[in-house]
Formats: sequence, C-alpha cells, structure tokens
Amino acid sequence: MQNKKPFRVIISGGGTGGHIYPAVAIANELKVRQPEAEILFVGAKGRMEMTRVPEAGYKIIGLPIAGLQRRLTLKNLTFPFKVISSVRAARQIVKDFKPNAVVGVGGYASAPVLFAATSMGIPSLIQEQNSYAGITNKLLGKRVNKICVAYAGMSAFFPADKVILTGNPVRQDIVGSQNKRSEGLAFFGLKPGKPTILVIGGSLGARTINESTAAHLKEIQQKGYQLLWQTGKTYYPKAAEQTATLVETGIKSFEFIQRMDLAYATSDVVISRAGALSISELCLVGKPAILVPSPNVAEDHQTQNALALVNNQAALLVKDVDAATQLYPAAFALLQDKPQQELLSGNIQKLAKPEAAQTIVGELLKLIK
Ligand SMILES: CC(=O)N[C@H]1[C@@H](OP(=O)(O)OP(=O)(O)OC[C@H]2O[C@@H](n3ccc(=O)[nH]c3=O)[C@H](O)[C@@H]2O)O[C@H](CO)[C@@H](O)[C@@H]1O
Repeated sequence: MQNKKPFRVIISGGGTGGHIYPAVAIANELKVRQPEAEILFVGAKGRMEMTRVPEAGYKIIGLPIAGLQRRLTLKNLTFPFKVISSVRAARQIVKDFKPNAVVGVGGYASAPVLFAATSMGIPSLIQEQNSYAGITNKLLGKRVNKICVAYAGMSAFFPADKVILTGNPVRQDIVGSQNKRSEGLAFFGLKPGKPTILVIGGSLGARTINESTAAHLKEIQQKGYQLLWQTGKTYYPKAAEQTATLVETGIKSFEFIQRMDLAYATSDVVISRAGALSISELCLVGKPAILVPSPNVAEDHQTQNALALVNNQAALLVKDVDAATQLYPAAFALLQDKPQQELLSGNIQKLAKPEAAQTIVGELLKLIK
C-alpha cells in the first residue's frame, strides 16, 4: 500500500497509565523527529486513555473491547461479541487511516489493531513495558516486526531476532524534571524547608498504600513533613476528607496528578507501587524510593520489577502484606538517613534509560523506510 507523505502512524493500547504514557512519549518523540507525521491513537471505550490521550494533544478512537472478567459474570457473555465487533472496527480504522506503521503498547485495544494491521502487511512494533510478557503480547510477538523491551531476557517470551532492549519511553517533561524543584513547590503550594513525601499508587491508586497513609497522617504532620498523596479515583473522596484540615500544613491528596514531573521534582522520598513505568520514571528522576509491589498483577510481575532495583541497592521494598506495619516506619527512617538517601539515589540513576523513546522511534522509522 503506497502512501503519500506525510506518513501516518497508529498507536494502539491503554487501560492504565503504564500503557498510555509510554505511548504518549513515543508520539511526542515522533512529532519531534517528523513534525508532519499524522498520529492516531486507538484505545478502549470508557478506559483512561479516552481522556488522557486528548489531554496530551492527540486524537483517539475507542473500540468497544473489554477484558474477560476473572469471576463468572453476565458481562463475560458479551465478551465474544465485543471482540468480534472490535476486530471489525479495528480493520476499518486501519483501512481508512492507511498507516505506514502501527505501534502496540499493550492493553485491550492493542490486540485487534495489531491483528488487523499485520494481516494487511503493515509494518508493526510492540513496546513491552514489563519483565514478564502477557499472553496477548506473546501471540502478537509472532506477527509483528519488532519488539522493544525494557528488561534483559525477554527472548524467553518473543522471537529473539525481533527483540530490542530499549528501556521504557518516559515523557520528556519527566526526563528533564531535576531542575524544577522551586517550580514544583510553588505549583503544589509547599514550603521549601520541609521534607516532602510523594505517594503514588500506580495510575489507578493502591488500597493498601492509601490505608497506611491515612493511618499515619497525624504522625507525618507532627514530624513536620509535607505529603503529596495520589489516591486513585475510588479512595479520593475519603482522602480528601482526611486531609481537609491538614492542607495548610502541606499535606495534600489528589485523585490523579497531571504534573508528575513537578511532583517528582518536589519530593525527597517516594512511596510507590512497582508498575513498570513508575520504576522507569523513578530511575530517571533519581529519587530514593520505597516500593510496594501490587500482589494483584499477572505472575507477580511488579515484585520482579521491584527486585531489579532492590538487588542493585537502588530502592527499598515493603511487601503489600506488611505495608500497614512497615511502610511508614521505613519511610520515616529513610527521611532521617541522608547517606541512605544518597546511596539509593545514586544507584537508581544508574539504571535509567533516558534515550528509550528516541531509540524506539528510530526503530519505527527504520520499519517505515
Ligand atoms: C495494576 C496494574 O495492572 N498495573 C500495571 C500497569 O501499571 P500502572 O498504570 O498502574 O502503573 P505504571 O507504574 O506502569 O505507570 C503509571 C503511569 O501513570 C503516571 N501517573 C500515575 C499517577 C498519577 O497520578 N499521575 C500519573 O501521570 C505515572 O507517571 C506513570 O507514567 O501497567 C504497568 C505497565 O504495563 C504494569 O507494570 C503494572 O503492573
């Protein structure tokens, strides 16, 4: 299929920030290298990408696709129909947009779009964020041309000749966030002299981390610390109530933080889930971190993500089951211990891959040419 310039690229996938933001980072880098390129996102109706992608300045179309529920529910009866209509819709989108290449970043929409594109012979690339590949990406790996990964040893899941170790692409504003501390303090209304804890529960929030944080709010205040606490949608109304009288002392809760670059820049210690993108971002910003891997993800891959850091003395780990008793004692101890902060910060920075977006876009452009 011959296209006239400017060339066109579809980026498909989403579901959570860990899939959406690498996609945005790839799109941004593509725009830097090829300002004329037309980029279309394809996501899943009702999921986070349908708001976050337009916020980042890109057009998105939603497919009716949804996941299969692990429990037996009536919703599962509609699953095959949603898959069929999504595959049809994906084929039509690919036919209409006539992309020169298609990128898949994981999440529900990735599969039908890449399936359609590869069956039409359109060059394609997958970006796999985790150290463990799910079933969909394993199947797609056989069909696509290239697979950009963030961890060594991924040829256990994919054909070795297609795998390229690039790292996870991180948004440029986060890559350059080191010098934004005063901007961050002003943005969040915090004081320069007080140490700040940043709490992030992945893009959807984390119940255990939220509960431990709620239980320690008084102590955080008494110790003179500030807090930026991202709770996710479900917990936010409760957290907003719990922090209402503490806001003046620099203890603040958020459903979602748009300016993660400023949140990282402002913080002294970070408490976080161990999603692949959070890990990649923490490496780039070089923050001392305590990771609490989610126990609810496939093959316990967040523990694997976290251990890659912990085994290099680049982060601390508190298990989800121990969070209630151990998380904040560990955070308070770390805030008191400058040498430990410096050790973790130095080591975590060594694992950063700041060129990931550039390398991936380089591979994509090679495919198009
Ligand atoms: C529960 C679940 O399935 N988690 C998976 C999901 O992670 P999930 O999306 O939760 O988390 P990640 O840590 O990978 O990425 C979060 C992304 O959202 C951004 N962010 C987060 C909070 C916020 O308030 N504002 C904001 O912008 C972060 O900066 C980051 O870019 O995808 C990851 C990548 O495939 C996986 O490793 C995780 O295991």
